[in-house]
Amino acid sequence: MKNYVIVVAGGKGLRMGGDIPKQFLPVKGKPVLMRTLEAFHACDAQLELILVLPADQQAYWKELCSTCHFTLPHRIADGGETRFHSVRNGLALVDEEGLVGVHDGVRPFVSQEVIRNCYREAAQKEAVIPVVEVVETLRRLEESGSETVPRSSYRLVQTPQVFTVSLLKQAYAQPYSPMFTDDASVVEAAGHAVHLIPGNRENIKLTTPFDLKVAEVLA
Ligand SMILES: Nc1ccn([C@@H]2O[C@H](COP(=O)(O)OP(=O)(O)OP(=O)(O)O)[C@@H](O)[C@H]2O)c(=O)n1
Ligand SMILES: C[C@](O)(CO)[C@H](O)COP(=O)(O)O
Repeated sequence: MKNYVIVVAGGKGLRMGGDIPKQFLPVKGKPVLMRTLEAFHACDAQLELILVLPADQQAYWKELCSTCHFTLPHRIADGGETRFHSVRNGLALVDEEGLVGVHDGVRPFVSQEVIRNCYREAAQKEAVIPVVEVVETLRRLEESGSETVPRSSYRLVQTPQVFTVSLLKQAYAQPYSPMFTDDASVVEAAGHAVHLIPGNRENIKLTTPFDLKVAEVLA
């Protein structure tokens, strides 16, 4: 039995913009992706790290690791057309039974407690995702206008999303659907229930330039 984390960083970062892909941007001087990988290693040094990066960014990443003296051992898989395809490429490197987490490379502020709880609960429940409550009023847009919906019925979903290896591999054998916006949606489409546990509010996904400003404060 072995535990893994697949850190996906195979996207284009269109909403962030800029010349440097967002996963490589420095936050308080250290590239985002290094912070993310370190968070998992700090939680469990035995966890096998699998990083998914676009093929044409891998040489740059290796150079960055050398410049920053970043030595955490990790294997690299090629990014795919969508997040689903990137996860599937990472999953192909998972070769033993155990637990596998999938985490967005651009969520460097996941807490140690959340990582630990996700893996611990997944050992029992097979499929676990961290979520946080909605803290603002929520409205649904309709053709005729919009209406407030009960926010206590909704949760915002974070990563890491952790599963047994056999379950996630079975789920990712399905054909791609645009409805697959995270790993839980893939697993549910394969007919398995997903268990929710509390996430941490700092675990934001660095998506826009505004998020980078927040990151500088959180780091
Ligand atoms: N083909 C893709 C698309 C996304 N991701 C990863 O999934 C995570 C969440 O995606 P998002 O924040 O949307 O990243 P991008 O797709 O890069 O951003 P954008 O939609 O703005 O282009 C990111 O770590 C991203 O690198 C990936 O590995 N492969
Ligand atoms: C996986 C995720 O971060 C959970 O909130 C989210 O669905 C990724 O969405 P994106 O549009 O690919 O950023």
